[in-house]
Amino acid sequence: MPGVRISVIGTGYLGATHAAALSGWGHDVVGIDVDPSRVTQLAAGIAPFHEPGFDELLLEGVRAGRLTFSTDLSAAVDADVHFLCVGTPQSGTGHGADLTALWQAVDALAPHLRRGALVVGKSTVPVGTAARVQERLEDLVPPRHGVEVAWNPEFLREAHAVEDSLHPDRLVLGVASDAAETRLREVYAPVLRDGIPAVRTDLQTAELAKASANVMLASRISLVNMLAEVCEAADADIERLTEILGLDARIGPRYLSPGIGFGGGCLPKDLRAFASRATELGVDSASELLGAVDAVNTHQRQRAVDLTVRLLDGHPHGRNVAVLGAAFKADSDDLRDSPALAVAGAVSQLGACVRVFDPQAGRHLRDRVDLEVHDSIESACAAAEATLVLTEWPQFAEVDPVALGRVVERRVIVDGRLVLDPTRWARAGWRVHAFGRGETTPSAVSRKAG
Ligand SMILES: NC(=O)c1ccc[n+]([C@@H]2O[C@H](COP(=O)([O-])OP(=O)(O)OC[C@H]3O[C@@H](n4cnc5c(N)ncnc54)[C@H](O)[C@@H]3O)[C@@H](O)[C@H]2O)c1
Ligand SMILES: O=c1ccn([C@@H]2O[C@H](COP(=O)(O)OP(=O)(O)O[C@H]3O[C@H](CO)[C@@H](O)[C@H](O)[C@H]3O)[C@@H](O)[C@H]2O)c(=O)[nH]1
Repeated sequence: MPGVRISVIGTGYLGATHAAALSGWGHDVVGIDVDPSRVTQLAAGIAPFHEPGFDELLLEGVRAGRLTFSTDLSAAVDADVHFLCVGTPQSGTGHGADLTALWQAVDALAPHLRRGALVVGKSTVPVGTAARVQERLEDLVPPRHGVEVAWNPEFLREAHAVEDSLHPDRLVLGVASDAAETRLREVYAPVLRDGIPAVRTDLQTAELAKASANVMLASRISLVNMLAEVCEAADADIERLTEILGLDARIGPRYLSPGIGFGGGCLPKDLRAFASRATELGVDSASELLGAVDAVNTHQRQRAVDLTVRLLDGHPHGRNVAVLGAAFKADSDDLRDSPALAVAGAVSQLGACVRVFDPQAGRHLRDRVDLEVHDSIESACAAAEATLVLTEWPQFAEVDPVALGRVVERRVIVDGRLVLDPTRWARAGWRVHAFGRGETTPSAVSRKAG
């Protein structure tokens, strides 16, 4: 079967990955973005961000001539399916989503839509947006063109974007007609052949399916962080507790890691946008519940800052603090709403000299005047009086605590992501403060061993 001609509008983390996956399935894809440097990079087959497996997939599509990029929407004129993948950040004035980029993309696309084109929303939007996009296109495009809107939200996780795009858990086909469903099934034929469930629904349920998943994920993390705090207060063991909880088939073991909380370009803003939209719809319970989820999440960042200050005997000013990890999660260079970066910035605000190392995100921090960016763990930790592990990069777990102990001024470490083995570090003379585990000291470990 010949591939479908597709345009992908917005080539950020979502759009670029989606475009590359579509071309890998044999479709002819043009990626459109308003950012010329991004387009130049992608067209040259160079990944603009760190995402495992993306470089190869991009290069393969570009070399095969199935994947092109442009800043000019007229390049989308031959496409039968258009995916809207532009950003929908939190509005600067409130908690709702800022849909400016979406409306700009819709308005710019309208003159290039051919007869029977399908416009498919993939961005995360407040419920009701798809219907507004359909209305807007009916105003801009002659009715005889029969342009239709569908919503097909994306559930990929950064750091697993390629894997999640190629092998999703499920597809959500929010459509208003059989023709739109058939077209989407054609686009996703390779995935559907693998037996991935595809749920057909209306536009508004499709929009909500995405926002609701993120709301549930965010709530789960705040719940587990609340439990971690109770564990610390009660001298209980959060890791055994989550292991036990995870064995309940209704709860499951995944997505139960405590720490300094969730961040990134999705969960925090989607949680707030959902609550804001629910309030508009007259559902007040959403903002009550999700406001608490948000507050518990922010509280984790503050807890990390307070703990650091306490470990510096209440005097952070002029003290050296090493921060390991800046990205919002491991295997990503994304700094959007990163808990690690927020903690680093707040500790620096208190007058500490904060030295950051991140394996991928460090290069995006060079213009931060409040942070010293280092190229290695050892250099960031030189003469540190407190070391904070704030992103769950696996290499942090591999660090030799004996060797690092020779570099720092004081062997005091905060494990904000539960990646370190506290006994190993305490044996090497470190005081380890882990979220949910409390403090492990060298003397406690030697008492236990004795
Ligand atoms: N990042 C993820 O993991 C992920 C996963 C699922 C869903 N989403 C959702 O996907 C959407 C995009 O997220 P992202 O992380 O890729 O954002 P991003 O900021 O990385 O990318 C957005 C891109 O859109 C471009 N853009 C803005 N206005 C445009 C216009 N008028 N025409 C063409 N391009 C335009 C920007 O230049 C940018 O490259 C959001 O709604 C997000 O919530 C993101
Ligand atoms: O048990 C956990 C799991 C995650 N996190 C944190 O939560 C944040 C988000 O992590 P994750 O969900 O893995 O990454 P995202 O790439 O933000 O993916 C979320 O947001 C995307 C954009 O909407 C969705 O597509 C995904 O399904 C959804 O998981 C990160 O700061 C993680 O460190 C925890 O603290 N504990």
